[in-house]
Amino acid sequence: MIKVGIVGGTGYTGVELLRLLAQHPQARVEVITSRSEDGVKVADLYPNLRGHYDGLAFSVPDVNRLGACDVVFFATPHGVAHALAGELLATGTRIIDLSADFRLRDAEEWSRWYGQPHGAPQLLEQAVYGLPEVNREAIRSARLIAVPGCYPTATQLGLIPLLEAGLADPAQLIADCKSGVSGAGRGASVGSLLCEASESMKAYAVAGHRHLPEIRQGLNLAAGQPVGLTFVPHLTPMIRGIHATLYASVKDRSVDLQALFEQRYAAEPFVDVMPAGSHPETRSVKGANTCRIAVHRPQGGDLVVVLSVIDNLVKGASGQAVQNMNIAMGLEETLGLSHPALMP
Ligand SMILES: NC(=O)C1=CN([C@@H]2O[C@H](COP(=O)(O)OP(=O)(O)OC[C@H]3O[C@@H](n4cnc5c(N)ncnc54)[C@H](OP(=O)(O)O)[C@@H]3O)[C@@H](O)[C@H]2O)C=CC1
Ligand SMILES: CC(=O)N[C@@H](CCC(=O)OP(=O)(O)O)C(=O)O
Repeated sequence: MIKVGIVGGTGYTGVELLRLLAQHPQARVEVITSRSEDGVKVADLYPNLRGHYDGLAFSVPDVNRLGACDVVFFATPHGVAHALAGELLATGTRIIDLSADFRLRDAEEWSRWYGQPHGAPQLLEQAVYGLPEVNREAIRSARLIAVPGCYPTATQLGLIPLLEAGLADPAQLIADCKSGVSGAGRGASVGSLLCEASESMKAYAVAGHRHLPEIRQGLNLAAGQPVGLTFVPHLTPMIRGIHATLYASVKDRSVDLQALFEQRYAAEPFVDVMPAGSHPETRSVKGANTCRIAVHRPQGGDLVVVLSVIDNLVKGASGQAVQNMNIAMGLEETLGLSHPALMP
């Protein structure tokens, strides 16, 4: 049985880890931290977990207790993993970080986008970007895994097949993405209030969102050259879900794009290439670790439109984190993750 610790257990991704790990046959949560709910039983704060974590209570982060775990997930704001990762790695614990602390290869670029100095640049060399569909082999032996962000997961999975095949013009890529409100986390903020976020939709961070460098880093690798990307996130009145509408110019009209996507993801347990002409809905992936993708070439022209949907809290965060744990611990990759989506 794998001993698991979770730092940041009261947030949306922390509790989603608890929901997923409750069904995992090879993992047991031993430590779950919260500074604000110290001593409170998990099932008292989250009654949906009653019967699964009896006896487990939140406690303040303690490196000795966390260091006794085989795997520690960080479901915390940026900067927290920077502060604790070095000490934990030294105890032999594997770290799976859901925050952005180790996603960017370049510490200076991280500082520019996150507005604070990088707290652990010396660890970047050993950090592995945890997108299994691209990095599976490196994840197998990784001790520090940076789980991709929600927008970056949906966008990279949608565009990578075109870029790897050298078909899309790398200079002109557009990612028009919509997120549910849970993407902003559980902390109180005016933008997340029911009166503000329901029955309304808006774009934000058009001038530059911190996921832009992360998506660009992944697409540059797929294309083998620097890409030009416009990324516009939107907040939409739903709780969970990312819908990415992706645009790329593909001049070669002889290529069967449906076959290209199907072949690229044929062996991937969590990417579903839908039949030609499909329009995937976010509710079809709600609660599931699945990315559903459809590829279109409207009117047979040069502009290709890829639709990519995920649940931001599952394939966009906690599910992908468990997928990484399975790979890194030598388990079956789908263990504890094969449940279907929760249609409303
Ligand atoms: N929500 C989403 O869809 C996604 C989120 N992420 C990333 O995952 C991480 C967690 O996100 P989310 O669950 O939404 O965040 P929340 O704001 O919902 O929760 C944050 C958690 O971290 C704890 N925490 C806050 N500050 C500290 C600290 N200094 N030291 C230790 N614990 C702390 C909080 O508990 P307490 O204050 O009680 O200690 C809380 O449990 C973030 O980095 C986020 O960007 C990534 C992909 C998608
Ligand atoms: C709707 C919403 O606010 N989404 C968040 C992104 C999700 C997230 O948690 O960011 P990381 O992946 O970098 O950890 C945002 O735009 O800041």
